[in-house]
Parts: sequence; structure tokens; C-alpha cells
Amino acid sequence: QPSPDQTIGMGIRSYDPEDPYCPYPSSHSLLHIERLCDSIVRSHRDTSQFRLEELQALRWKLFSREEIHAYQSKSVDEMWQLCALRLTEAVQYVVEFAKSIPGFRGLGQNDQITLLKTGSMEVVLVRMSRCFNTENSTVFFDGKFGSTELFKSLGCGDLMVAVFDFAHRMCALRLTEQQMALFSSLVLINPDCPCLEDRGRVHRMRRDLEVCLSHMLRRDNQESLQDKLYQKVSVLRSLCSLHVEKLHWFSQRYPLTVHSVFPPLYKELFTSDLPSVDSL
Ligand SMILES: CC(C)CCC(=O)N[C@H](Cc1ccc(NC(=O)CCc2ccc(Cl)cc2)cc1)C(=O)N1CCC(C)CC1
Repeated sequence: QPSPDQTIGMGIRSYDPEDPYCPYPSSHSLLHIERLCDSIVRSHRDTSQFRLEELQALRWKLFSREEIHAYQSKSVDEMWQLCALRLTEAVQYVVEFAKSIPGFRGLGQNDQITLLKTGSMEVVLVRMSRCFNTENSTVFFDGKFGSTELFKSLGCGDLMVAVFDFAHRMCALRLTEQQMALFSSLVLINPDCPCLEDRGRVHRMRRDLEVCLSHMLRRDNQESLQDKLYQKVSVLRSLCSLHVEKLHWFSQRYPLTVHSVFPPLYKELFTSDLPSVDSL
């Protein structure tokens, strides 16, 4: 007698729930999809770095003129180190999120790292909208909210404008945490990544996540959001390559800083040298 979730909805063949990505014909039981949604939403909540309520409570805690002046008086490499540290922190939470996406751990180590190398920065930029205040264009950084002027000494004003502009546009979509969770998992599970070893398996994961997202948007009566979200992916890619480009510019001018002070995880994810696994 097949167990209930092996026959509900489109699913016609039983599958091993322990290995949700064993190859089976393109059919998913509704229960499988709803379970997948729930587990991704839970993972997002458990790895979101800051709860929305915390960020809401802090959103009018702005830096004073003196504090802003202090940041602007930091040297280029000092400010870069601080931002790289914050970026690495944010990436580490995204790595934990990725590892708890059903099926991700089932991928080969190299494919996990390949997906993280490209996707983790993109998810950081998606999540960043949670700590962005569109009313005064400020972002949570180092305990308070600051505008682009805070980052003047980085010497990459164009990137800052692009990052803040993207945060504005993400906020305009007014995603719920559930929708952000699913969108983040879609950004990470990218079968178009170059040099994937088991592309088929990533494809199957991706297809289920797409079914999850459309299922959720239908439930939220917001199907129009689907196209807007998929359009955001290309902006994310360009924003990430701008980050990497600026990092190369910076590492040429301050090679010692990048090679001695930058957080190890950051060097692996955003530089071309071969990744190691343990620091993940
Ligand atoms: C609270 C949670 C919900 C989410 C927490 C969160 O999103 N933290 C981010 C992480 C972050 C940090 C830095 C950047 N980029 C830059 O600084 C551009 C220059 C650059 C490029 C490359 C390197 Cl190596 C170093 C610096 C992107 C993101 C954060 O701390 N932010 C948001 C973005 C501004 C620019 C800085 C402050």
C-alpha cells in the first residue's frame, strides 16, 4: 500500500523521501512541493543573520555627523577591510542557508562550492533589502543605518550607487520572508553555472524550486511577481561582477591587505584561486 505522499497530485511514482533528488520523471507530489517550501522558509528564517523586527527597531538609529566623519576619515584599505568583514559575515549566513536547502548536501563538494562561488554574493544582495530603509536610503552597517556618504573612503561611489539602487528596487517588490526565501534558493541553485559536474541534478532541484515559487505566488495571489523576480536575476549578476571588478582594482593597489587581512572565506568566494572546503 503506497504511503500517502507517493500518489498525491502529479506524482505518479514513489520516491525515496530521504533522497528527494533521486532521478524520477518530471512530476512532483503536491505534498513534496509544500514540504520543500516549508523547509526553505524555515532555513531562511534560521539563517537570516538579523530578524526583521530587530532591523525595524533599529531603522531610525542613524550615525551622527561625527560618526560619519570618522568613517569618511578611514583610509581606503581600512574601510575595505571593514566592508569585506561585513560581507564575509553575510556570506557565511548564506552558506548555512544553502547547506540546508534539501538536496544541496547531496551534490558533490565541487558543485556545492561552484554554486556558492557565484550565488552567495547574489543572495547577500537580495537579503540586503531587508536592512535597507527606502525612506532615507540608508542601510544597516556596523550597528546603525548609514547612507552612501558613509562609504566615501572606499573609492567606489558608482558601485555604492548601484548597490543602493538595487536595494530600493528589491524593497519596491515588497517580498514576504517566504517569497525572499524561495527567490534566494532559486538564485543559488543555478544550473547555468559553468563547470558543474552534475548539471542534471542541479536542474532537477531548480525545477522543483520553480514549482515551489509559482505555487507560493499563486497562493499569495501575486503571480505577476514571478517575471519581476526573474528579471532581477540579471541585475544581480551584473552587480556581483561589479563587486568582483572593484575587488580586483583594490587588490592591485593594496595587495598586502587582500592577501593578509581579508577574511579567508571572502578570498575563496570572490577570487579565482581554487576553493578549499573546510572553511565553508
Ligand atoms: C542585515 C542583514 C539582513 C544583511 C546584512 C548585509 O547585507 N550586510 C551587508 C554585506 C555587504 C557588505 C559590503 C558590500 N559591498 C561593498 O562594501 C562594496 C565595496 C566592496 C567590494 C568588495 C569587497 Cl571585498 C569589499 C567591499 C555588500 C554587502 C553590509 O554590511 N552592507 C550592505 C552594503 C553596503 C555597501 C555595506 C553595508
